[in-house]
Amino acid sequence: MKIDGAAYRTIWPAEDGRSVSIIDQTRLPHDFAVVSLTTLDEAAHAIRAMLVRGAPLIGATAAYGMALAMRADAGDAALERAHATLLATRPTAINLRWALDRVRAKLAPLPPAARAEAALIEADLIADEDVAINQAIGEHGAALIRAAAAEKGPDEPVNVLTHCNAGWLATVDWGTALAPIYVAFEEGIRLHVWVDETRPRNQGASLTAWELNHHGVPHTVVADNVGGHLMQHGMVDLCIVGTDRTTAGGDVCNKIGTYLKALAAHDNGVPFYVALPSPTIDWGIEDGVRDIPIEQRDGREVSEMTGRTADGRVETVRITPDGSPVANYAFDVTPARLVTGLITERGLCPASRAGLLTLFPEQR
Ligand SMILES: CSC[C@H]1O[C@H](OP(=O)(O)O)[C@H](O)[C@@H]1O
Repeated sequence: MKIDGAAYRTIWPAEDGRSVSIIDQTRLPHDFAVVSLTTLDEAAHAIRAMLVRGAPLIGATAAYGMALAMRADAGDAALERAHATLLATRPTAINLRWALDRVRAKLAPLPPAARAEAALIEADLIADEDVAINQAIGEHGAALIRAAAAEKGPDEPVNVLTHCNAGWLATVDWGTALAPIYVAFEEGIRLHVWVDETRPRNQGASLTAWELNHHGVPHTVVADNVGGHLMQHGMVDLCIVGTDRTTAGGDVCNKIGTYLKALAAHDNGVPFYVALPSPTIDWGIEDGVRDIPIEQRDGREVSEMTGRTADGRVETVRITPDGSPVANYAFDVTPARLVTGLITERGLCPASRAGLLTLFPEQR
């Protein structure tokens, strides 16, 4: 996507393959900083500390992390250690394991001397495929916004609610849930986005709002608990969210709070769509509530807030009493029955195994 006229991806390798550059998303929206990763451990830290985040971008970063690891030591033990180190960074997004398994499968049969270059080639492929997948999701999802626009008056925008950040910052480029919004916006369709702030990491307030601001897309940041009220008052035409892991049965794991938004949408007859790149499908499980590991992160993400002071300093403050314990569940699972449809790179389908298999028959 463009930032002040300059085209960016969220991650890109140096010409010599010795480093990989990322946008440090922990510093947005107040500072735009590019960080260079040169080692396996730096790549692992970037994922664990959420300098990069979002299921597809986590996968791409892990793939490049394997390439950096192989430059240092390409032996069999080092290959396994790199896979294990990166896999341990975050448990929920399936793209992490998908990317690591794919790169390891490519490298294992090769002589160590060939592994660094092969890993870099595979990581580049994963990144380029992600961009193409997301562009296709954008095209397929834009049809939903076009259809909603046809029901509106000439001056009435289509109101889309989204949760967390499933924009280009969550992927290599284009995004998943925001891709249909970008495509529809570029076509000239009048639209407006309700942006859930998405406590506690505020990916909506800090990242989605930043993206939409830079792209000129009309939007309003709201507290997470506002969405149900908006839906009750006919102020949301459809919801589009991302996912970190969707089961073969159509259960959708996404940022904490998504399930509550889906319940409100269901109760108010608001269509609830999930943008789903195929690497985010976990074909090995059906029951998401039972089987998807839900990350629990440091409680300080809940008990503290970081922001910019009036005189421009970025400060962190505590918002809970010192003695209060804190729980920080990072994801929840929306059962397939609450999902209107899945927007994949191959088109839309119902949130079910049968629906997914119509688009991905090779998985039968
Ligand atoms: C397109 S994946 C976006 C997905 O990832 C986010 O989680 P996190 O920021 O913790 O990596 C969130 O669940 C988004 O919907």
